[in-house]
Amino acid sequence: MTNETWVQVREGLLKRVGKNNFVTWIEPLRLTGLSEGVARFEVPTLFFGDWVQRNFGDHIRHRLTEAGEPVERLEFAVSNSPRPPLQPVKAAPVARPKPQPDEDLRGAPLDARFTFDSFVVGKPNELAHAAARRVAEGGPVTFNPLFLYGGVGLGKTHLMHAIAHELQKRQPQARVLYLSAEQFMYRFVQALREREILGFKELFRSVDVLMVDDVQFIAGKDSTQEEFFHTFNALVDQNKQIVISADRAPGEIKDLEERIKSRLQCGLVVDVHPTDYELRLGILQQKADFYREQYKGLVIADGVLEFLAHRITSNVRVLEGALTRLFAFASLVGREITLDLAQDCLADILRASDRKVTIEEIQRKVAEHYNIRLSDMIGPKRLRTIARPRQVAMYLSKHLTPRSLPEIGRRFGGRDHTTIMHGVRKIEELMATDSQLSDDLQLLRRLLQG
Ligand SMILES: Nc1ncnc2c1ncn2[C@@H]1O[C@H](COP(=O)(O)OP(=O)(O)OP(=O)(O)O)[C@@H](O)[C@H]1O
Repeated sequence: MTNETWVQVREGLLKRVGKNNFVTWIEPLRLTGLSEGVARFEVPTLFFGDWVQRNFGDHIRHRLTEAGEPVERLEFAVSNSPRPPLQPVKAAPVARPKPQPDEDLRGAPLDARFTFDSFVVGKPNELAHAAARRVAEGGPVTFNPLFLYGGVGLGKTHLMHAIAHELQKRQPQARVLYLSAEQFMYRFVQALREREILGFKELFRSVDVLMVDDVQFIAGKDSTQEEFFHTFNALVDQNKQIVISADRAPGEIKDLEERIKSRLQCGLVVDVHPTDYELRLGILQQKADFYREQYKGLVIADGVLEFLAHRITSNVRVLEGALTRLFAFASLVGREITLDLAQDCLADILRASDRKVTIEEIQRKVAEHYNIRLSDMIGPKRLRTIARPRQVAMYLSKHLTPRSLPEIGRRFGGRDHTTIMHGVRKIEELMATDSQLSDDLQLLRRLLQG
């Protein structure tokens, strides 16, 4: 059989078993021989081979046979083993071997760079960082769950990976499972399909620390939410630590069941705030030190990092991307990184960061958020449920756009500038006492400014 045929077979398997299964179970297989109806593979562990045999053996045989290689049996041998290289794994008629802790606990891979050491702490993220550190110490569970939320690219995933790395270091025996909410759903659906739901429940209830990233993903997905709820309760009852992240506060996640929202609020809910100038500069300095090591001899002129920290305010991912591109470009052309070079090389990123929010966008987002019609934003209704969101939109238009009060008035159905001023003041007043309103405003600002 040629390599090409195996590549084709693998493609077929990818469609058949899905991406997650493929990456976890099929990709690591190394076909080492095929003769007399026996296909031989190298696998990382015995358990791995057994698992593939049980769960995907039929598919693999079927695909190979379809590709013109009639196969009756699969044999698996452990790679790098001291035994002869192709010692087969006996097709075990006995009960499934007890999985090794980290074999069945395959969550999402952890990024080795996301550690506490590489996380720059500043005012906007200090609470999140302190809470993450506390969880990573692995002491008695003091708050459950730890719920981290914040806008895109502000370091939530970084902190979760850092917790997992630290726990693995301090307590190698602890069963730590990190995965995205999407993967949770995927594994749940797969377990349903393969009638492995008991195994699924057992696995998720047997961990010491469960970390689920981007939990907003399960909103509106009823049976996944249900299962998540039970898993959550079972772990809390056993006093096992849970860490959750989302792009907004639990109460703000639409289509998430009320009982889950309230459960998520039971522990410590921490907001990872948008970065400020000092934090951005700190992050840039740290990354620049790293790049200086990589690109020896490359000089970066004074003021460049400050310029970037000042101009690129959207999120850390964009900031990092800008610096990476700058160093790569400067090393390619062999020039010092000056302000001019930065402006040329990053023109598109700088332009995007300058993006201005429009009044129309504000009206649309606010109407969506409060579930009112867009037309009511500019209409005459005075009902509180409509007038208040309208004032919120006026307030945001005043603060996020350079428009004058009369201009804003015109966009709000031709209202007088004094009405706009009144609306803006009203919101300013209420914000001091109404924490729900100030949370709403924070969320809306974040959504609008990206
Ligand atoms: N305080 C920080 N110090 C160092 N690096 C940071 C910090 N905050 C974010 N980063 C970096 O920014 C990038 C984006 O962070 P991360 O993936 O954790 O964001 P996120 O909040 O999970 O966003 P998303 O919701 O899009 O997944 C990562 O490369 C991360 O290392």
